[in-house]
Amino acid sequence: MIVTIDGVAASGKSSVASGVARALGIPYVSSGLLYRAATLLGLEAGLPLHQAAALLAHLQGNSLRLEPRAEGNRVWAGERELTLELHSSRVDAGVSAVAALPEVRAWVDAQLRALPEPFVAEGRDMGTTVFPHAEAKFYLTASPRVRAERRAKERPEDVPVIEAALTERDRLDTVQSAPAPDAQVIDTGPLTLEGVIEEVLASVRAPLA
Ligand SMILES: Nc1ncnc2c1ncn2[C@@H]1O[C@H](COP(=O)(O)OP(=O)(O)O)[C@@H](O)[C@H]1O
Ligand SMILES: Nc1ccn([C@@H]2O[C@H](COP(=O)(O)OP(=O)(O)O)[C@@H](O)[C@H]2O)c(=O)n1
Repeated sequence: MIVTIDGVAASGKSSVASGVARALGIPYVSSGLLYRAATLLGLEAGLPLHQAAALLAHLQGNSLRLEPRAEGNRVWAGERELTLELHSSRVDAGVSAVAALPEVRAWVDAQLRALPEPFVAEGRDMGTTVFPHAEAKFYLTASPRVRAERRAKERPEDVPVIEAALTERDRLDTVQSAPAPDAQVIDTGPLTLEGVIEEVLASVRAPLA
């Protein structure tokens, strides 16, 4: 079984995916971490982020891989763990350029499709491009201000700066961020995190009841 949770930046995808996965007793897969890790390694190596061939060779040379777990995903470059370095504002600012490269997208997609089922996959195009045959699909939204207020609790910048950066990233990510036609859209703005998780679980379990 595959459940997909897509949505705009900071809409709650990974927190919701983690809660749903824990309730179902299966791992979740945070696809954005692979794009973030590709960006971090590219920045560290001083590579231009729009040069796909050099970036891909660098990723493969560094044995970049995602370790999906219900308690939280980890990302490794060989023996080095990158997980705690992936949510900086520097990575936030560069990641959409990397994610726009078709060669990088194909590399990420191949890594994700090689993972053993079952899992909950979250990102932008999990229900459309990567796992179009998923059993249940969701798409999370919330206003830019609500999302910026949530993210401000995890970043040093102020709400208006974060809101501007989120809105810009949404714009750059538009191509891969369309909701699947068969996805259930949830506005997380008026809901608690637990409320969103319950709504997803109720839908996932309905056909099983
Ligand atoms: N109703 C809600 N739904 C989802 N996330 C929420 C909600 N309320 C607060 N949050 C918080 O919003 C923050 C951003 O969520 P996150 O899962 O990182 O989003 P994304 O993976 O979409 O970037 C987290 O700190 C999360 O706990
Ligand atoms: N399936 C995905 C997941 C992420 N991404 C890219 O990776 C970036 C980081 O994704 P993320 O899910 O970690 O970001 P947040 O929404 O958590 O801020 C996004 O801004 C997209 O550019 C993508 O293109 N496709």
